[in-house]
Amino acid sequence: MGNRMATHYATVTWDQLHRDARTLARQLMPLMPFNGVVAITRGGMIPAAIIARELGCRVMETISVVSYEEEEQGDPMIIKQPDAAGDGEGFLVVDDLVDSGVTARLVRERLPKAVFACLYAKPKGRELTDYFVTEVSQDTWVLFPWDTAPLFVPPLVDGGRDGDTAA
Ligand SMILES: O=P(O)(O)OC[C@H]1O[C@H](OP(=O)(O)OP(=O)(O)O)[C@H](O)[C@@H]1O
Ligand SMILES: Nc1nc2[nH]cnc2c(=O)[nH]1
Ligand SMILES: [Mg+2]
Repeated sequence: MGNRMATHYATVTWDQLHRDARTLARQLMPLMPFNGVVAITRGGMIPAAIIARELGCRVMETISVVSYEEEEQGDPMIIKQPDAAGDGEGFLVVDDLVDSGVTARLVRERLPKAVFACLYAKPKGRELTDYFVTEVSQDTWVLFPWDTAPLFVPPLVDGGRDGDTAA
């Protein structure tokens, strides 16, 4: 998203993530078989593992792209190449979400023949993914289960606020 424009937070639980990954796997079934799954680290790794399990796919590769520090976006850089995936032919690339599309664009340049799928898509990046499950607004920051922990929240009457609203 670039520059701290998130005005909402959407918290995704482990259960929801698992359901969404299975929904995505179901969408991908007609494209079977895949030679392998490429996870975009780190956020794509857990969705990719769930999808690979559903599709019976045991070959997994990774591509590591670095572009965000906290919620700030810089220039994207591939710091680990997906050597086993060649030009992507027969491979499925999985990420947790597309936001600006910067990561997806770079990965697609590197793996032009791969199918690209992610769980969530924001409008700016939506065109860069072949498959996704749920669209979220551009001003929403998705909080994944590995980024969060259950915490006490004061009741609204005592000045508490729901967890989906930015301070
Ligand atoms: O469409 P974009 O604007 O490029 O944003 C989407 C990317 O940002 C996040 O990864 P991040 O770079 O934060 O690294 P991580 O997966 O290691 O957490 C997310 O997992 C996507 O890969
Ligand atoms: N966790 C998380 N990482 C991101 N990277 C780019 N957009 C997002 C987002 O909404 N949530
Ligand atoms: Mg990522």
